[in-house]
Amino acid sequence: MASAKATMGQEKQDHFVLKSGHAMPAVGLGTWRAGSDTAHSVQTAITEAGYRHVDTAAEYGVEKEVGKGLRAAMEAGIDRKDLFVTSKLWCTNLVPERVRPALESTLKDLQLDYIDLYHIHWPFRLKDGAHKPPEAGEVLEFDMEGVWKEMENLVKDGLVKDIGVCNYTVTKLDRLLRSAKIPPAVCQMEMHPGWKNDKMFEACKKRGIHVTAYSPLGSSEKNLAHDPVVEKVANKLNKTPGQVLIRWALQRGTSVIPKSSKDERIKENIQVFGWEIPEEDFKVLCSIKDEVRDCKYT
Ligand SMILES: NC(=O)C1=CN([C@@H]2O[C@H](COP(=O)(O)OP(=O)(O)OC[C@H]3O[C@@H](n4cnc5c(N)ncnc54)[C@H](OP(=O)(O)O)[C@@H]3O)[C@@H](O)[C@H]2O)C=CC1
Ligand SMILES: O=C[C@H](O)[C@@H](O)[C@@H](O)[C@H](O)C(=O)O
Repeated sequence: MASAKATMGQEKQDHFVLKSGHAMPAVGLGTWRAGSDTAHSVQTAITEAGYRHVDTAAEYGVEKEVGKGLRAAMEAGIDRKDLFVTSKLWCTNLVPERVRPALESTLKDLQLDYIDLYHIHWPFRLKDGAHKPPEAGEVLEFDMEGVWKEMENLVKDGLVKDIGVCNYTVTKLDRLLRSAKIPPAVCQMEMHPGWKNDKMFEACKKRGIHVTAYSPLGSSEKNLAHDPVVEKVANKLNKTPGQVLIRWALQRGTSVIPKSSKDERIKENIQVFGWEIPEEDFKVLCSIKDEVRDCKYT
């Protein structure tokens, strides 16, 4: 990781340099289910805690709020070129003719004229108005190659700096790589000690694709901040469980996008630089058993 200059008096934030040469700040603010205070959270994260990376998506329904937070941060003196903003193309728009209009709608809501990283959110196309989870006949044929070509055109036209995928499998990634002229710069996937995603992580490393860990705290449903193993390591290091989980992701070599709607936690979650989890404790965290899941979308 390249270390960037200190940000607004905050401790140094590390960066990952993507294949394109663009630098991605190692820790980003997640915004899924961020709620009505999203604009405040984004502004606070950037102007008070030193975040320079925000992760969002059209599907989250908060892009207008994220845009207000970004606007406020830039009006407070943060330069757009120092920000890294990620969004995602939703499943109902996974047809070539909908890619650009979907991105243009995202840019309008974010009040930006480009974003730094645009992901395919999930590798399956949904019918408009599909149920969650989708019912029979609502998962449609996905022209991955045609959609990706349109994503590449967004890069060529300067509307997006890098393109990536989320929730891909090795099989789907290799299908994409067979036709891509611009390979995915980033693969974003669920990653925490209870779901290490080792197979996909190794595959991305072998293919030179950076990995961003989402749900690094186990999300709200499986919050690992209360896991006794995590708590024990946190106590030993005099850090919070949240900081240990985020630092664990960084030490694995991924960027990480913890979400919080609480100002104190937003600040806490980025205080993960300038210290290490010792190897023996890192291994203890890695020994936490992966959940057993039947992965439907492979
Ligand atoms: N590409 C994809 O398909 C997906 C992408 N993502 C992205 O990843 C981001 C993060 O993942 P997400 O699933 O939101 O969950 P996280 O793993 O980031 O956990 C968020 C939950 O943990 C709580 N929390 C936050 N900080 C702390 C802390 N320091 N100690 C204890 N609890 C804490 C939050 O509560 P509170 O807000 O009250 O602090 C919230 O309930 C998302 O917001 C989204 O941007 C997530 C899922 C899928
Ligand atoms: O990005 C976070 C998640 O992927 C989320 O976007 C999806 O789970 C979506 O809300 C759904 O309900 O299918």
